[in-house]
Amino acid sequence: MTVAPPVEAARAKPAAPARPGHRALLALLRPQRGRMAAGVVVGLAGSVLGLAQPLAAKRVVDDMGRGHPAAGPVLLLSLLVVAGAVLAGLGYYVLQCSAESVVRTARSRLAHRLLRLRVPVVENTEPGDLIARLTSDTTLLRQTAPLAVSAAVNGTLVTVATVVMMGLLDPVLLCATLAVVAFVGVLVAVVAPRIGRATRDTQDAVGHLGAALERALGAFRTVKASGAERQETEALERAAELARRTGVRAAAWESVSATATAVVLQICFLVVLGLGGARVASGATGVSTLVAFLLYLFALAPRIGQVVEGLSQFQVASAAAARLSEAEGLAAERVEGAADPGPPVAVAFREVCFAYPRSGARPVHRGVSFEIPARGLTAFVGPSGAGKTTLLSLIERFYEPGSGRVLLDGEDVRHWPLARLRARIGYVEQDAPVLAGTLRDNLAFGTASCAEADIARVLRLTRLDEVTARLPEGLDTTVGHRGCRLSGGERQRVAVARALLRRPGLLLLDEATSQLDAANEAALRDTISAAARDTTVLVVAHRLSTVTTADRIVVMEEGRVRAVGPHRELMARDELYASLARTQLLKS
Ligand SMILES: Nc1ncnc2c1ncn2[C@@H]1O[C@H](COP(=O)(O)OP(=O)(O)OP(=O)(O)O)[C@@H](O)[C@H]1O
Repeated sequence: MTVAPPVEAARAKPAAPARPGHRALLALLRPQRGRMAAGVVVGLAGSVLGLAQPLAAKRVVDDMGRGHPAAGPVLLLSLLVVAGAVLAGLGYYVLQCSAESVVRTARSRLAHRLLRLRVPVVENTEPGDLIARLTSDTTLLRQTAPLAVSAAVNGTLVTVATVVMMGLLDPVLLCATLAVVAFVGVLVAVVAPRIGRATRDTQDAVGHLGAALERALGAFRTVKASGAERQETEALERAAELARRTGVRAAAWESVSATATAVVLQICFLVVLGLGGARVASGATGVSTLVAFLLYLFALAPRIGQVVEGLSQFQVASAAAARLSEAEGLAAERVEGAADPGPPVAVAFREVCFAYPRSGARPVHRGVSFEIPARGLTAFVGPSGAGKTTLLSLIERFYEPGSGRVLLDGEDVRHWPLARLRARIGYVEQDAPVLAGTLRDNLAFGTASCAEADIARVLRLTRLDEVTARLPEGLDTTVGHRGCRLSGGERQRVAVARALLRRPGLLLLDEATSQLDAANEAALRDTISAAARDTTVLVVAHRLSTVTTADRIVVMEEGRVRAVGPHRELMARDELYASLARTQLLKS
């Protein structure tokens, strides 16, 4: 048997430290660098045509001043305007397309990661926040990344080119312009990081908002029955208010930078107009040169604005990229690889000690040991909190023991490839959730292909055939959140049917019959007993009535195995078991 790659340690914090925002953003953009470069180059070509426009305008003014016909220069100017606009639009479109691809890749990578996160990581994270990262952060990335890129490259290059052209026209007037550019540079250096921080806080607050909503919708009936709508609304409002406050902070810094840039450029325009007028009057420069210079200045103002806006957007996109990188760094499992169900599995625990992370190291298991042969029905009973469900989590390797070993077929579960391990197991969890989709989807969930006859067989075994016959579209009826509601007992039977359909070598049932009526419980008990003839079945049970016929019963107390044996034997020799049986009015 091959040794599985080690599962990364359970952490709520990322497994790898998240990259700084700008590095995370560049890493996301890198695969699209070719397309982005094409977009930038096309946009740049449009800008170059834009740069030629003042010169063409100068030519028009000069020709008209000299009384020459200006039709040719006017036509050239018109062509430059139209071609420049078309190329700028095309460049923007190409950049947007590449941004969509960047976001698509980021979303699929994150989705891939999120569904492979380790159970303890998800239990210590707000699902709503993870959802916000996949939806709102990636959307933010799409909205801001192309702007940031085009500003960084196109805006900067065109600004430099414009400045050069202005220097060629009139170096004195250029000095006034450069003072402005320098001031805007200082402004950006001060303000941009603040925009980044405020955006990060806003996105975190949006994550909290998602988490608060997820909490309320996850227990919607309880919220209503407890009259807690107001309390939960307040939690949502607090998160919304936090998002507003941090959003306003980001907006304030963005408007400081935009307003200051606009004002400074206006001042610059007035200075150039005054100084330029004086230079024209003194004969140091010509009117057409001043017109061309002013046209460049007009063109420069939005370029500088674009660079400033782009750098702000770069901060925003970096904040979103940092949150994506953080989520991608969360500890995940490697569950790739095809795996098939196999023969019945023997299970053994050897001196297993375990404490949940974040439970203050309070041990749940304190040296649990038992041996269960392949095939047969084994029940785990004991007081609430004794650690019965946790046994199943350790077998599925949702968690790993602090010490001791969990063995399947004599092999430590840590050495089983996860996909292979879980393919051998059918697991019915306590809450028996139904997924949104048809009943057929729910039954075949996680099973690559299953024949109609197999589905019919498990429906019969779990007595779901009667339920299916009542549903409007039979197996193809939508169940779950937006479809037909199934009762608790029906949900449990669907979960058992799903597990049986996998033909597992090991069937783990956690309180799988707790919500069934007496007739269905007895029927399912027979089904489980029949399954136990061909496979290993472990059942966690509260009601001893459901397990008295088990091949062996493991009695647990305070994280230890207290006794193991069949019902009659335990009645005679284990006080705790006998007292549990007495409280449940069982007869030996
Ligand atoms: N995900 C978790 N994180 C932290 N503590 C947990 C977690 N799940 C269970 N516990 C704690 O571990 C202890 C054992 O829980 P477990 O569910 O294994 O007991 P159990 O015997 O199955 O109880 P019950 O019969 O009530 O279902 C309990 O004190 C419980 O609070």
